[in-house]
Amino acid sequence: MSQLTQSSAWKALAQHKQSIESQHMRTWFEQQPDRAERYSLSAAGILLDYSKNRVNDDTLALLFGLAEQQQLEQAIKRMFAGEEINTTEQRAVLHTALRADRHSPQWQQQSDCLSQVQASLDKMELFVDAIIQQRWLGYTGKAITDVVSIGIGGSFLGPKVASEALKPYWSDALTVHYVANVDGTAIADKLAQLDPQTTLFITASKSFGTQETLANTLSARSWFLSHGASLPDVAKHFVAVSSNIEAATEFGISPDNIFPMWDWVGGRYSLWSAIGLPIALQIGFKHFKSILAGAQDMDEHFRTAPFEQNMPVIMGLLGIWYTNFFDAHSHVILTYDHYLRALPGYLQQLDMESNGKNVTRAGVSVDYATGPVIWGGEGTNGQHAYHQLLHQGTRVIPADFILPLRSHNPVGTHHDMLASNCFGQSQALMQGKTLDEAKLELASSPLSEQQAELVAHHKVMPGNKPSNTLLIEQSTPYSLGAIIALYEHRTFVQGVVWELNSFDQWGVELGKQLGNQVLDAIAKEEQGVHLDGSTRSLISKFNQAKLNKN
Ligand SMILES: O=P(O)(O)OC[C@H]1O[C@H](O)[C@H](O)[C@@H](O)[C@@H]1O
Repeated sequence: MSQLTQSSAWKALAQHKQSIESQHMRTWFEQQPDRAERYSLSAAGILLDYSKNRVNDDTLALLFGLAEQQQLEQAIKRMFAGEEINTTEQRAVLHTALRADRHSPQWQQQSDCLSQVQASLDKMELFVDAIIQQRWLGYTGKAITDVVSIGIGGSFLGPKVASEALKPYWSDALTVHYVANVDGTAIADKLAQLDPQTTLFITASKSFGTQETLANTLSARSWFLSHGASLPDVAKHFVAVSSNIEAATEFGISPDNIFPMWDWVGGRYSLWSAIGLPIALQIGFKHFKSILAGAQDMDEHFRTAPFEQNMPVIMGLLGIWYTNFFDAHSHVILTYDHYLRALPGYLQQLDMESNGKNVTRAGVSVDYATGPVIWGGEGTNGQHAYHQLLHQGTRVIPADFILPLRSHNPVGTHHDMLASNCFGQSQALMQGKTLDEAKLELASSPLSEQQAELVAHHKVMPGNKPSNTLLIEQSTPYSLGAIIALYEHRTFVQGVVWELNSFDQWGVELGKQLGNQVLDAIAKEEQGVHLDGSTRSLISKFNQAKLNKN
């Protein structure tokens, strides 16, 4: 048994769970008229209402006790101080430095790092302005109208989600496109829409060794060169963002065209760095800085607020409560904002790559559940699909509802309808429907008494399903920065409690290694004798199909 599950804080929570298990949130709301105010707080422009959770003051006190026992406060300090908390890779974790106020005394110790960040931001700003103001021209003297960002994972999801979320802020001068998948269809489809004279490619890769990104960049360059451009023109159309300057230069990117990144920024925490260049091109540098400002305010909140008023801490601990004491296997993010529709996919990488781990920092196997499956989608669409399972399925699935109070597109009463659906869903999850209520509802129906009795049982909803509601003023660069930083820190909190290293991702490696062996077997048209029977047979079918085509 691990120390964690044997600890007094853990055992106290397990015992407390037994004592509140039979209690219904419905009753709590009836008994506590101020429950919503009591369990709400604001930070960095976000209001969090966490009153529809299966917690009372005792639960929260016990959860804060767990956080204290796991030395969360010290862990937060260590992260902000730039200690090498990514122990398996011996790296600091300083994505917060990318959005820091470098004049703040808090950051004096990191002045070196902040100077590098500032230099990179300056380089980005000059570049973005030159492109948008049409001073940086393509090889035939035409202005750049399209930017293709080639990257995958953390070098893709953040910029893609932010660009999509901030459509109201797009500059008219440019369209930014994204290509991630190695599936040739992705790059072919994209290139078919573009003119090489007016297209700029950004290769975004921290390592500059990622198969998909390098393959797509090579294909883009071949297309560029086969459509009228010559080698010296490449410098006007290909730039890169990487921490591996050597590999990027060797690949053929001119050193002047390389924007730096650092090993103390994890890929999934990197949209604040030059990896965010496509965002800055799409919305302009001023708005890009607002994203950083929103994140900076959330950082300050996380660093300084007491646990009882600390949004990422509370959200992180609520997640622990359900994962470890209610056996919740997943967590759903429901964005009631069309602009934020891709956010769940981004948070999926952030959380699942960070806390999808089964050993502690000390390398000891855990005997408790860690990161849940993160999924979700756009409201109201999901209500007509998977919400059925949220309401009547057998699993506890904690939900986060995210809603902007104001729409960028105030069409008729659409926003009222959107908001009422959002609030109505969390209300339904919380209160459910009793058998008596279902029967009463059916009393005036034309159904026979027997049929009404049967249907009533199907209409019962247990309720007591937990959710948070996050309200933002509007989907702005600032609020997006704050939301993403909130979830980064929520993930951190959980990683600390579970004693994980949330900043490595060794699990991704095996698939890459084996994929390369298979690629070798395909290239040599072999079956790969050293591989297992299933993989050999699949390769053989694939190679056969290639031969048949030839
Ligand atoms: O930026 P890159 O080095 O190309 O890495 C891109 C992505 O690939 C990896 O497989 C990791 O799982 C991700 O965390 C990373 O963001």
